[in-house]
Amino acid sequence: MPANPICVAIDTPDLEKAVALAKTLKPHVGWAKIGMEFFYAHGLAGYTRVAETGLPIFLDLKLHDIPNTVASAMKALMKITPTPGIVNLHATGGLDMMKAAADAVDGRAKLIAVTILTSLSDDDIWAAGFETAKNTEAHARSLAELTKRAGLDGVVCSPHDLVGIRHDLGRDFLTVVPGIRPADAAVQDQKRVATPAAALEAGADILVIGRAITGAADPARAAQDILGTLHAG
Ligand SMILES: O=c1ccn([C@@H]2O[C@H](COP(=O)(O)O)[C@@H](O)[C@H]2O)c(=O)[nH]1
Repeated sequence: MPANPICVAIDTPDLEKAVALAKTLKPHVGWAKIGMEFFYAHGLAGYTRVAETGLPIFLDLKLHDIPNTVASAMKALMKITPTPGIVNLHATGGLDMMKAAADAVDGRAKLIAVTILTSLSDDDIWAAGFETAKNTEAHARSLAELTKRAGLDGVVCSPHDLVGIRHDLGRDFLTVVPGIRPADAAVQDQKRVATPAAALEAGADILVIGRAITGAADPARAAQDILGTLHAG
């Protein structure tokens, strides 16, 4: 696991921009995250271009389907070279789906589950049919517990959910945390967020940071500035 906890989310449909960002940011971040926006535009060829920069890759495709389909998709992802360091799915796909995926990955990458998206508030999840006796944090804790029971390595969760998840599942359970907003962040479009230092303090292993770095005039400087706030604490 890289010592630098920053995972830069390379969310762009522009192939050359993605490769340039990965090259520029390689000395300043621990991971690059490739998500749907880039992968649906450029597929495996695009993935390979970014991964060949040597940055460890979190391939964030958030699979969610029946166990057989997700397991087959994971088997296909495990044939990609270089192999992604982390792959994921949605915990709401259920215990059997997560177990089937874990069998398919078979330890070749860290497999983690998205609990409750950082863009969602309590009202949002209740409107979507989640049990109203439980808030986002309680649902995230239940889903994290299910994830561990299925044999996965960890979760994607909001910084708001970290303390409870750490309390329930211990220090060895991997927590990958988006919804990270430096104090002066220009973009404020997510609902359950924290600063990089606060998320790390609450127990995050990996901080997923997108536009606060990639949208900056000088992305390398932005990443360095964020790292500075972590070491200062
Ligand atoms: O709950 C989640 C799960 C994934 N994400 C992803 O993280 C990045 C965040 O980008 P920012 O620009 O820092 O908002 C993005 O790729 C999301 O798809 C998330 O934000 N929340």
